[in-house]
Amino acid sequence: MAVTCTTLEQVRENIDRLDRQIVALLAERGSFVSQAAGFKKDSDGVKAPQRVEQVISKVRDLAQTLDANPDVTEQVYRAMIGAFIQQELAEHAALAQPTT
Ligand SMILES: C=C(O[C@@H]1C=C(C(=O)O)C=C[C@H]1O)C(=O)O
Repeated sequence: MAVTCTTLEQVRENIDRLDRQIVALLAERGSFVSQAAGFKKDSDGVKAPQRVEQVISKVRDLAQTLDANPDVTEQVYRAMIGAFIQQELAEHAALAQPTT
């Protein structure tokens, strides 16, 4: 249950506090996405659309359980995963290059 604020400043302090946690989690999530690139054969494997839909379905269910907005959660996740796919495609392409 979220803290109830009495000023806009308090609201923004709470948002700033959560943003620090979210960015730390993005860094950790991104490091696992980078590791995934090493297990993939080609760019279709990197994109893994079935896995994307599995993640979306899971986070929509989680949103219901945790009292978050499922549509907002899905939109945020689709944008985030899209960006991580771009990161992973670049890393996968770099792995395929000769190292000399
Ligand atoms: C990390 C993976 O690669 C990509 C990124 C995903 C994600 O950020 O959740 C999911 C599927 C893939 O599009 C994976 O295949 O698990």
